[in-house]
Amino acid sequence: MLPSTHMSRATSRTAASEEGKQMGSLPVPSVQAMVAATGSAHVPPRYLRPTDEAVAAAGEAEIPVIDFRRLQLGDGEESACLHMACQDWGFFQLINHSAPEDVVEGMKANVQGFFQLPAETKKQFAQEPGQLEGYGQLFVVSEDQKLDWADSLYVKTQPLKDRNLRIWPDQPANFRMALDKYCAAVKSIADCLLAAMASNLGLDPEVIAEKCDGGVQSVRMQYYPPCAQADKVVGISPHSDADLVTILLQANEVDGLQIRRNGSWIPVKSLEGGFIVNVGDILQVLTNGRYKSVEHRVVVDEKKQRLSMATFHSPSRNAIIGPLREMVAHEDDAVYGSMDHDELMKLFFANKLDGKSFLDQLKKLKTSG
Ligand SMILES: O=C(O)CCC(=O)C(=O)O
Ligand SMILES: [Fe+2]
Repeated sequence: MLPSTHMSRATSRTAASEEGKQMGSLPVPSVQAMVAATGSAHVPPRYLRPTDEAVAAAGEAEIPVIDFRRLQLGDGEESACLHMACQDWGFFQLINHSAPEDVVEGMKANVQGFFQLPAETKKQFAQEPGQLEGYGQLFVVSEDQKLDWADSLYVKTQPLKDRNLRIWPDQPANFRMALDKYCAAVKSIADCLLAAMASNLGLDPEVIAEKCDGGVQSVRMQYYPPCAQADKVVGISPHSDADLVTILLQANEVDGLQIRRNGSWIPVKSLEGGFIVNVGDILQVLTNGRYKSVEHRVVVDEKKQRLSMATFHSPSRNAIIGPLREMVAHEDDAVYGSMDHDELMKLFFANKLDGKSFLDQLKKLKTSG
């Protein structure tokens, strides 16, 4: 930890709780239930967004594709592609990964099955006031904020002691088993990717691995209902993820993810059997900006529902998050301050999703801390 960039716990706590912001998300109606009741032709004003930004034509630019098997065989060319993907794109698709097909397909079926349950059944797993986990929407911090056209189920999966079985659905019947197997398979992929990234950065793999001993893994399953005015709503607001690496599974065949690149939005065409992987804010901070978390959003379809499942991988709750000593030539080069992971997450969840503004706050904390 670099003394000049270290922000005291007291300072960070003040920052997280300033303006009286609380953990937890305000309760909002289920978009799925709203569409079931009234259709999607009329969009309530709280969901209407200006969405007139440039979108690249399909196929105009594609995120890199990384072959996991080749990486594991120590293929130098594949490692170089991974390094380029993390520095230049912040996103890539992962093919030939090690998650067994039956585990992935089982997870997809259970995500679909969960959101098909009657509204009353899903409510048994609803977020409680002040809590983030459960069925609802995240990042709703004010009554007048615009809302996303989606419902979520957010669940912590690692460390084991953080599992809250009250909101781990036991319906459909195989849900818990499927989630347990899927998360283990995806965690081992995330660990391998982080080791390959560390090696590409000239770091001892232990430098990142030791921050992840007892690391946090959580999943957000998203249901995006169709919308007759699809161009007037946003499925998930532009944001970057506050983790090390996210592994995204598109849980049905409908695309919708877009990433911001060179001033326009690039649609991601998900590859059958692959995962979409992205660098998160914490990896950007640890690498002092060498690897980039990239802003992304989801647009919805006029006729088809979309389902996805993002799995977030982060250091342990008490790890110090700040630029790694090895990534900073001179103390003054550190772009971000340091704070403990728990405080960082409180800060993240106390705000609405707003592009990369969260990382900007970490920069500001450096100058004021
Ligand atoms: O649904 C998607 O494709 C992306 C979801 C996402 O970005 C997230 O959950 O953080
Ligand atoms: Fe995301």
